[in-house]
Amino acid sequence: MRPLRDSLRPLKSLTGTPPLFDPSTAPENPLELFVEWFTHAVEVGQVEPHAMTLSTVDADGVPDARVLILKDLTDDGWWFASSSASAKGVELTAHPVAALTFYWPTVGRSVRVRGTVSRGSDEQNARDFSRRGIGARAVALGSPQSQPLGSYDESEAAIDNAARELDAHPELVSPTWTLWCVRPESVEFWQSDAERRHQRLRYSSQGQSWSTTLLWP
Ligand SMILES: Cc1cc2nc3c(=O)[nH]c(=O)nc-3n(C[C@H](O)[C@H](O)[C@H](O)COP(=O)(O)O)c2cc1C
Repeated sequence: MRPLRDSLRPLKSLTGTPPLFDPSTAPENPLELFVEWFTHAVEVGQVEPHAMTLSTVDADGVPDARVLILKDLTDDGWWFASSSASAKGVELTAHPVAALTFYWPTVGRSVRVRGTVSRGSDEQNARDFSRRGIGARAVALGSPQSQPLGSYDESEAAIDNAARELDAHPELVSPTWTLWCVRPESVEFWQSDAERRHQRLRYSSQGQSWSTTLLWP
């Protein structure tokens, strides 16, 4: 295989325009700062600012990661949804801890969240499932996510079948559809700088309050 090095070298990184960030005036609660940064990313047109990497650990302690969509941010933490029977679902059931990583290139900002994970109630999960479009519900109902798939004929048939079931019984809810919430233990805000003097501000949970630390870039 030809090394990728020559194609990689001319590529630029951190080409966005970072806004001013003064950690000394940052709010006491990292959730508030997340909302500020997220809202700003949306305003400047960051594509898919709600896409985030969810990192988990498997039964052998080996990390696993994939991209998911952020579904909500509440006082409890960052919410996402998926199948409890998926690889991530199995990993989270065994080790209810996770990390989330956001990167917003337009503004040269990244946020990292680490914490413990809890599941939504049956009622919350069912409500979230019911709010999905019929296509997304049929896929969730008809597909054992993360299991080996023999062929696309197999998946088409299973999803079509699930769509017919939903047509006949619109109240059907996938028994594996699950909301999870990452309750933060630490949240780090990273802001790029053209001279590579990047800024890092880490919040650490102290129970009811937060302590903050600047970190070397
Ligand atoms: C932008 C983007 C958004 C995604 N959003 C979700 C999501 O909200 N829920 C989900 O289960 N999978 C989502 N996926 C698919 C996951 O990345 C992953 O392939 C899937 O959840 C299976 O992961 P697992 O085998 O580690 O459980 C998304 C993928 C991308 C690229």
